[in-house]
Amino acid sequence: MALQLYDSWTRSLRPFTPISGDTVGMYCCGPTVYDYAHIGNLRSYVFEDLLRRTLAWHGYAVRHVVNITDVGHLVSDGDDGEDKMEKGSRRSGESAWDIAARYSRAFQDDWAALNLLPPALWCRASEHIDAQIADVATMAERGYVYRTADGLYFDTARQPDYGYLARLDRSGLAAGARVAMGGKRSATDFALWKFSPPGIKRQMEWDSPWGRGFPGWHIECSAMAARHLGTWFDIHCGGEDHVAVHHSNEIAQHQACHGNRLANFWLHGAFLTLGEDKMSKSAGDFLRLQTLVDAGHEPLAYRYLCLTAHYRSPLAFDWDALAGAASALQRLRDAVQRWPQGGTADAATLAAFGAEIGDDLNLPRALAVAWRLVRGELADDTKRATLLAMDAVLGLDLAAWQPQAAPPDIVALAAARQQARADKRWADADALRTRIEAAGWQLEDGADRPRLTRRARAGH
Ligand SMILES: Nc1ncnc2c1ncn2[C@@H]1O[C@H](COP(=O)(O)OP(=O)(O)OP(=O)(O)O)[C@@H](O)[C@H]1O
Ligand SMILES: [Zn+2]
Repeated sequence: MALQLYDSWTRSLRPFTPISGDTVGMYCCGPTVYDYAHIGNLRSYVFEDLLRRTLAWHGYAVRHVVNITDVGHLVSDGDDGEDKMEKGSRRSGESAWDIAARYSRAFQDDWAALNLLPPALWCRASEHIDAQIADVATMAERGYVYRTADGLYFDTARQPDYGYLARLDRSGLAAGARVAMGGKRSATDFALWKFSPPGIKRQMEWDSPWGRGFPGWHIECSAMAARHLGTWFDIHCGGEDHVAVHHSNEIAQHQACHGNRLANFWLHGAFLTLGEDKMSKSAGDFLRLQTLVDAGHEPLAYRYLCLTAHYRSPLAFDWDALAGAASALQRLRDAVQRWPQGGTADAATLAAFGAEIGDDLNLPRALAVAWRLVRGELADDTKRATLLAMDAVLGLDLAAWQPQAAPPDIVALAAARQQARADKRWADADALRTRIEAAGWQLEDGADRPRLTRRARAGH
């Protein structure tokens, strides 16, 4: 079973094999925990979970490391402006540490609700200050670092292939640079260590050989990834917005310290968009997973929606599409409930499914294989076993789903409607059905008694 993945470094599909043995090291850039994650951020983590499950399908053990950025991510990529954590603290009046704890928990709750497999390790920037200082010291010894009034900066002019990941045109950039330069020598130079501003007590700050302060955002990821996965590991992931700055800078740092590009494969997920634009916290207009839940949708319906687009294609969020995903998910669950246990998975269908996911995680086509199975002619117990085997990758938790029993007030409405029908009070019966449906339940008249099922809600 072949697996090929699109590597942003070569900008091509490459056959995947682990660097050594059957274990894959995988590092994913995690959230900056100054606010709730939005469903755009979560799309990236769903993609990474699908990658992880696909690797497992191919028989690999995956060491999945995800960081939590709790210090050093500034509001601007130009290395000026406030730390997002300190800004969040000012906004809410809580300490930066309390904010980090609260939003980390909220993020991990979203993670579990989307049935994302728990990583082998969550690592926090604030708990790896020594590793970051050690890497900056190595870069300084090798002449990659200069000092300005507000911090230490990486000298990108020292690296002829700086920005290769983004195919950066450095000459064009220098001519057209409009970013705030501060004391920087070049627009592409970036902070490795920032000094605490004079006279202002930061909540998160540490001593370093260069003065009290805090690490830049990019150094946390290259330092923690190398520490937990080794200085040359298999796959590094993130959203596509990280290509130009964050990942280019991780690579620059790591190359200065260890002479390679950190990971053999670099994979990037495309955006979830809202209207024309990337869904973005910074832009203020964003939906949380809880927003979807408040509108009557399950988190797994959002997961299903993510499966319908290839991870390298943008996905435009749409409430009708989410409702469609919810009802498709429900049809799969109902099928699993209906079909008898005890069958054996169909090898040909699994091979077809495996070929699609092995082709750079083509989940839309893999889902089509699942639907051909559902509508096809195989025995029902075979279908059940096959679909559940595929769910190891789809992650829809189909085996665990149980129909929800209707609460007593809905059962009472259904009984009253039965009585109205028996009495031929048709208008009353219709009104009772409307009330049942408005409460989120669907009523089907069965042979003996009506069946109540939870409705996937349409629209917002
Ligand atoms: N609209 C989006 N669609 C898909 N992935 C996204 C989107 N926005 C951000 N990401 C990804 O989410 C992950 C977490 O990003 P991070 O927490 O740094 O976001 P942020 O910079 O705080 O938020 P924002 O970019 O919305 O202001 C990263 O991998 C990032 O690339
Ligand atoms: Zn990162």
